[in-house]
This record gives sequence, structure tokens and C-alpha cells, in this order.
Amino acid sequence: MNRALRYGLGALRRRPLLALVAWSLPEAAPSAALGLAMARALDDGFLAGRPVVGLAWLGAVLGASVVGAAGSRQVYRHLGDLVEPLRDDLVRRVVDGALRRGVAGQPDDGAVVRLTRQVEIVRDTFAGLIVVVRAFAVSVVGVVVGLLSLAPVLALLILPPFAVGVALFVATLGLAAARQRASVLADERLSTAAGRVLTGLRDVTASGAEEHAAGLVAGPVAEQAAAERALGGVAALRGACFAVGGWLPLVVVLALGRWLVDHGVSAGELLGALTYVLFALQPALSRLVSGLGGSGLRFVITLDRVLDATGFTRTPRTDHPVAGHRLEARGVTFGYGRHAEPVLRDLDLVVPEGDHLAVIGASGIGKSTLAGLLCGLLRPSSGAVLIGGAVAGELPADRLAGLRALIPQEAYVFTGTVRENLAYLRPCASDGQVLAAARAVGAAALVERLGGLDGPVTPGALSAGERQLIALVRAYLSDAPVAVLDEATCHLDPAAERRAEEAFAARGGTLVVIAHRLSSALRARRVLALDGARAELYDQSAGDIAPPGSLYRELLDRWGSDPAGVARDADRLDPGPAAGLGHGPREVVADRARA
Ligand SMILES: Nc1ncnc2c1ncn2[C@@H]1O[C@H](COP(=O)(O)OP(=O)(O)OP(=O)(O)O)[C@@H](O)[C@H]1O
Repeated sequence: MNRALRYGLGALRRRPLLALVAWSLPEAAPSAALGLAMARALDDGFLAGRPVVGLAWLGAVLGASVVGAAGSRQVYRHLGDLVEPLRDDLVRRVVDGALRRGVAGQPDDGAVVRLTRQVEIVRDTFAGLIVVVRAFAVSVVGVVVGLLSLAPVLALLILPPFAVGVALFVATLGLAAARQRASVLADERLSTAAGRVLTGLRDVTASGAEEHAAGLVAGPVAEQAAAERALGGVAALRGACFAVGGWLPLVVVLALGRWLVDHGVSAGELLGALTYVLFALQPALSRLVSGLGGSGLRFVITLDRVLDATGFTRTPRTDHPVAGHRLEARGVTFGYGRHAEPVLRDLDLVVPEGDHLAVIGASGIGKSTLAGLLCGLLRPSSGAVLIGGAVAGELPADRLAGLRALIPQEAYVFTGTVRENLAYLRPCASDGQVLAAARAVGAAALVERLGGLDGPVTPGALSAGERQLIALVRAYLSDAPVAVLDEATCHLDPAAERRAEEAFAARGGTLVVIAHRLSSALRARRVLALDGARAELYDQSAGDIAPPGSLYRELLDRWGSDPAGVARDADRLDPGPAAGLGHGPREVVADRARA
């Protein structure tokens, strides 16, 4: 099935769909009543010399219309519940795709245009499609019920040719979509070719290159003309389908009129049957043909383009089987941009549940990149990153957020109360839980200084270290079993850093620390050392501390180790050029938080 259609069908939520179907049923009443009331009005009323009875039957159509209108009113209320989730999902994909490309060094300047134009087109055409298909189904159900109540023989004469017409039309849709797409592409090619020639018109005239210029656009013009002719052929095919489905039933009933009357079908029933064809089936088929042929094709083609632009491969499943929170990188290679040198190459790593892993290496070696990959924010160029056995980058955002909390170097703090900032990832946390988290991480004094949980937070008035403390409490408090600290304590003094890290280690779950100081690495159970070419893993709990010649040993020797975990700024992990590992020491701001 076409990708866009599959996506559209996948976006239909069961509950709003059922509500829509339920409220559509009353709408079938006018279609069902139409022919039936005509037949009775003629047979029992006007032909029987009882005009009042005839008028009463006609009045019944009005009554049925009121019932149908009440249903329609509800239908439009529920339409939004069906359409808006599709729009939200597309907006999320477009933004997600644009951000991913931006992060990967391929900024997407057209994202906003796609967001505002193409997504809105998809939303509108999707709604139009639902309305058209639903109205068609409602009319057909009404007519089938009406015809069967009127005279089953009439149903046998009318419904088969109608069904053939509909089937033929549906069969042409694939061809129509292909030709419509070809026409759009031909149109784009022509615009490009004409644009090039027209912008150089002065030069073309000056150099007498009219013929050459005409030759440049002649091909695209011919292509566009052929595409339009092909579309004309599709329109003719549609006309033929309508003739079969809309007019053939009428001809059949008229042609067999005499025979029908001889076999007991009354004049009123004949009139009723013709009414069904002319006033219910024909309009329904006509709306379906123009609706599917117009907004339906527009929906498929525009949605296809949006999905292409967002790098869509398949609808994210909401039932990803996540078992636990073990992190795993399998042969991961990642580079920022298709032609950029990979930052990480063929990395294999398993972080079991409950592990405390420190990642060390020179500045710019790829530690933050690894953190982004493990957290599902970046997708590997090749290989896979798994969380709990599920591909991290394919997990829905809310699922991912429930599994891991990433605290970056630049802490995000927003204007609001202290409570809002601290409990952002767990809004239902009690005051006691929030304060306990603040105490554990070492932010109790900061909370007090800010005026308690109801005190105001003004981001600009906080130091970098204070902002980090707030972000740390926020992540500590979250339910996510995996915490990834990406130099999240670099603005704290060593003692404050130690307290925060120890709190996270004691919190339960997995802790990954992109280490800023050797003391951080020494606290971890395992250490992953990166140097671009190598990735070495050491198990400190097994006494496997930095064997001679190892990367880790190199760092320890150069800066001096602190096995007792006594923090000093001298142990920061930013080797200078002398180390042959990095790009020079960065300024480390020892921002002693007022904790
Ligand atoms: N968005 C990006 N686009 C292009 N290149 C990037 C991007 N982010 C990082 N890089 C490059 O990728 C490499 C690895 O960067 P990364 O931030 O992962 O290193 P790091 O080890 O965390 O460094 P630091 O310790 O300085 O934070 C660097 O050369 C960096 O310049």
C-alpha cells in the first residue's frame, strides 16, 4: 500500500473513529428515507387520491433530514479529534527532522515553510478525505437499506453496476496518483528551466542565443504538456467510471421498467428507485470522484513529500518492547554530516543496569556525541544504539524521556518558581520529595536562598553553578532509571561535584558521567577512555586500574591521580597540547556554588 495512505490509516485513532462512525449513522436516515418516502407518497398518497398522505410522506423526508443534521453536527465536532493527532505528529516529525539535521550540521532552512504550508495542506486534505469517504459510505448504507425495504429486485438491478463503477474508479486511483505526481514534477522542472532562461534573458538577446534558450525550455515544456495530456486521460477515465456507476443503474431500471411493472413493482417504487439513483447515489459518487481525485491525491502527494523531507521510514511504534534499561552501542559510527570525518568509529559498548561509567578523553574527542547517541538524541550513521533492547532513536519521545535523563553542560533553567524548575520532569512529586532531592544533590542551601520551593527563579540572576545544581536536582528527581551527566557539574567546585555525583550513584539505576575531572573517573565503577582511534574500557571495581601503556594511565600520569577521591581542580581532564591528546586546556570555571 502507498506509504502516505498507510501513514494516514495508521494515524486514525480507534476511539475518535468509532465516535465518528456512531454519529454518522443518523446521517444515513435522509438517504434511506428519500426513495421510500417518494414511493409511498405516490402509491399511497397522490395516486390513491390522498394528497394529505402524500404530503405527510414528503414531510417524513424533512424529519429524517433533521435527524441527519443533528448527526452531522456531532460529526464535525469529532473530526478534529481524528485529524489533529496527525497534524501534531507531522509537526513533531518536521521539527524533529530539522533539529536532527541541524545537529548533524545540515541545517534545514525550509523546515518552517514545510511546517506552516505543507503540514496544513495535509491536515486539511486529510479532513476533506475523511468527510468525503464518510459521506459516501453513509449515503450508500442509507440507499441499500432503503432499496431493500422498497423492493429487493430494484436493489439487485441498481447496486451491481454502481459497485462496478466505484471499483473501476478506485482501480484508477493508483494511475491517477502517478500521473499527478509526474505532472507536479514536470511543473517543477519547467519552472526551474524557465527560471534559468528568464533570468538570463538580457544576455540571451544580446548574444542572439534565442534558439539555444528555446531549446533549453523546449524539453521541459514538452514534458509538461505530455503530463497534462496524461492527466486529461485520467479525467476521461473518471468520467467513464461515473457513467458506469451513476448512469448505468438508471438506464437499467428504465429499460426494464415495463418488465418490473408486470412483475408487481409499483409506479411509486420505480420513482423511489430512480430517486435513490439520482439524488443519493449519483451525488455521492460524484463527490467521491472529485474528492478522492482532488484532495485525496493532494493529500497523498503532499504527505509523501513531507515524509521524505523528515526522513520518515516508518511510523514509530508505540509498543516498542523495552525490557529494562541496559544501554548498548553496537558497531556505532557517527559523523556530523554525510561527508564529515566520523567522530566515533565502530564503537561497541554495553552499560549494564546499575552501572556507574565515566567517559574520559580529550576535549572534542566525542564524549558529548556519545552521550547524545546513548540518549537517542543522535542517530548513528551505522550500527545501533539500544536502550532496554529497543533502538533508542526510534523510541517515541515520551518513552525515551521516561528511560533516561541527560543533563548537559549548559543547564536549562526557566523563569518560574523553584518548585516548577526542580519538579519539571516529575510534576507530581511532593514537596518532601523535592526537598529531599535538593538535599541529596547538595542544593538545599540554594533552595533556601531562593526563598524555598515557592521562591522565584530568574535565570539571569543565577550563576552557572547554581543553574547546574537546579538541573541536577531536576534529573535526580525524575523517574528515568538512566542518568547521563555530560559535564553537568563542571561549574561546581570539586567538593560540590563529588556530593552531586555520589548522590546520583546512590540513587539507583545507571549513571554515565562524561567526566570533567579525574576524581569523577576514579569514583566510577568503570571508565571508558576515548582518543579518537581507540576506545578502552577499564573495570575499576575489579582493580583493573589503568594498566601501563593504556590511555587511562596516560591521563593519570600526566595530571596526577587522586585515588582517595579528594577533589582538586588540578585533576581536571582537559589535556593540553603537551598531552598529545587534545586541543589545549579550556578555562575551567570553579564556580563555588553557594550551597
Ligand atoms: N553539531 C555539531 N556539528 C558539527 N560538528 C560537531 C557538532 N557537535 C560537535 N561537533 C564536533 O564533533 C567533535 C566531537 O565533539 P564532542 O562535543 O562530542 O566532543 P567532546 O569530547 O564532548 O568535547 P568537550 O569535552 O569539549 O565537550 C568535535 O570535533 C566537535 O567540533
